[in-house]
Amino acid sequence: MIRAHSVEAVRAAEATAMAALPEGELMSRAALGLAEVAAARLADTDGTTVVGLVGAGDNGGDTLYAVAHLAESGFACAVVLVPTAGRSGVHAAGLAAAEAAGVMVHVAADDPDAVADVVAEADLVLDGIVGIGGRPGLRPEAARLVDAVDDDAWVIAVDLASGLDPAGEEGEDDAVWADETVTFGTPKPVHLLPAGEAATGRLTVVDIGIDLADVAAAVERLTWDDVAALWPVPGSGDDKYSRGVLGVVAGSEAYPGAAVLCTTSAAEAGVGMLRYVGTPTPVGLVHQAVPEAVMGEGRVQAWVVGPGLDTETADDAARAQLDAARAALASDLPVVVDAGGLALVDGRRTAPTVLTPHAGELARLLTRLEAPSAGTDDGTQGGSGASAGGSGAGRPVGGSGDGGDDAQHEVTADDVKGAPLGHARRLVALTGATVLLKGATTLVVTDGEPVRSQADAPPWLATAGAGDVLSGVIGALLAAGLSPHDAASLGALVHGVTADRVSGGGPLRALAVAHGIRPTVRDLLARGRSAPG
Ligand SMILES: NC(=O)C1=CN([C@@H]2O[C@H](COP(=O)(O)OP(=O)(O)OC[C@H]3O[C@@H](n4cnc5c(N)ncnc54)[C@H](O)[C@@H]3O)[C@@H](O)[C@H]2O)[C@@H](O)CC1
Ligand SMILES: [K+]
Repeated sequence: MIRAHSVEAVRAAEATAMAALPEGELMSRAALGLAEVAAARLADTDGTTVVGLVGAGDNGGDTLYAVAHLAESGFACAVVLVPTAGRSGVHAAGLAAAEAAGVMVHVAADDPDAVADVVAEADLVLDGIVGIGGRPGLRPEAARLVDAVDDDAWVIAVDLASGLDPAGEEGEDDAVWADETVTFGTPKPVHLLPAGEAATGRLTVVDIGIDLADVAAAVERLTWDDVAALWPVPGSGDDKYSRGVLGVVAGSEAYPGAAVLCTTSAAEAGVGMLRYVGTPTPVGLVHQAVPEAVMGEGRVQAWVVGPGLDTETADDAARAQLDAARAALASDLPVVVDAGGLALVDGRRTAPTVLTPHAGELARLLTRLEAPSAGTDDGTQGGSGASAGGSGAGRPVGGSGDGGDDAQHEVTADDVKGAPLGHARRLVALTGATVLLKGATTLVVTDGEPVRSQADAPPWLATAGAGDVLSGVIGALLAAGLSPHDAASLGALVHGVTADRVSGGGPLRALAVAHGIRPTVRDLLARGRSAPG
């Protein structure tokens, strides 16, 4: 598991470590680790020239010491001091070390054009403008220097790409776009979250001796090596019922394929038994594609409700299926709610629940559930969780309105894409459910748990039917007794890894992903068996 810690946790761990170490030791370790990575990249690319962009804080200090090391190793090095105060605005001891090592020092404010030319010549750029003390966005003088960087230069962000929100809550277009980020002690949330992941590039962690082993992570990412520990492997005393029966209410006359994709992937994930509830066309298709499935309702340990579900059509068969969907949602059994099923969610959930919206579905859910009139037929207020918790009906993320006049605010998919984590948290507050927000990076958010962030899938997985496959895998894991948080994040991992294997760099179809689940799980389990310890 990769664990990222909050800025506050990092600063506390740093303070503890510093109290036991000579002054400057942590920065010196950070700078040495950074210089080693930079030297290795220069060797790989036959690069010779280095420019460090140096801001006012300790991030600039790390960069000055690292550039000093690189100059001592024989590279042609310069630093550009970004603050308008020039020399007096940066880490004094770091600047002295750089000058002593023969580094050329330029003050950006003295001659912006000449300095931009210096930046443009670099084979490798160290971005030390701001680190964990930074606010999102770049000031104009910094943005100008970043724009001057040559497209072929290797850009290493020191600790994090300047301009990003260290907490990874807000997206920011105006940021350094790094090839690699060298971070210290532990990843930070921004490195793993959608708001910052792309600009982070390759992530390299330098050990500086701060101890966060017992500190709760803010964000976690499951890796291949976590699968064997989490995946439900049957024992000799198990039978099909004890392993978990999954009920699937999915597909319709309009969207029959979703039923096939969802039940296929649940079967491929190794569920003990499958029950399928649908209308005649998908019943016939599921019967053929997944002969293991039993048709009709019966006892189950968990439900999938919603892939391809048609909530509009009112003929007898559709109505009966919709009744089954509502009954599943009203039961106290664990449930994955996807696609059409999301329209049936009307507020706080008490049963273990995974909601799997994409950005547009999350926007629609928030708009509906945060509306003042949101509620169920029995008069329960759908939005009570959020208003009691202070999130405020209809308020934009981070908004400071009083929740009165702005209660009609419509949430859009772009709002969600601009601040995915905050919007996912809003749905968690409203429903008490685990929210899996789909995207290139998939977020799994549960109250009281570290956010899980999975980025295992190739862009080819953005294809119709992929979500139906995902819900089947998560349903199988819920039926086997995993918590919603583990089932959702493990399901996202296996779904993404399978897609990557099946794609092999080329196009994907959802059914092929469903059929790839079984060999992928087998190989991931084998990996766990062969791992040391
Ligand atoms: N905390 C730790 O464990 C360690 C921290 N170290 C380094 O120290 C850094 C944190 O240093 P600081 O707390 O001094 O903070 P930073 O160096 O991240 O930046 C703070 C300074 O930048 C200015 N600033 C903030 N946002 C800006 C923006 N958008 N544009 C331009 N200037 C902006 C602030 O006014 C302040 O002067 C870390 O990121 C890391 O690089 C390392 O030396 C090793 C250990
Ligand atoms: K930086």
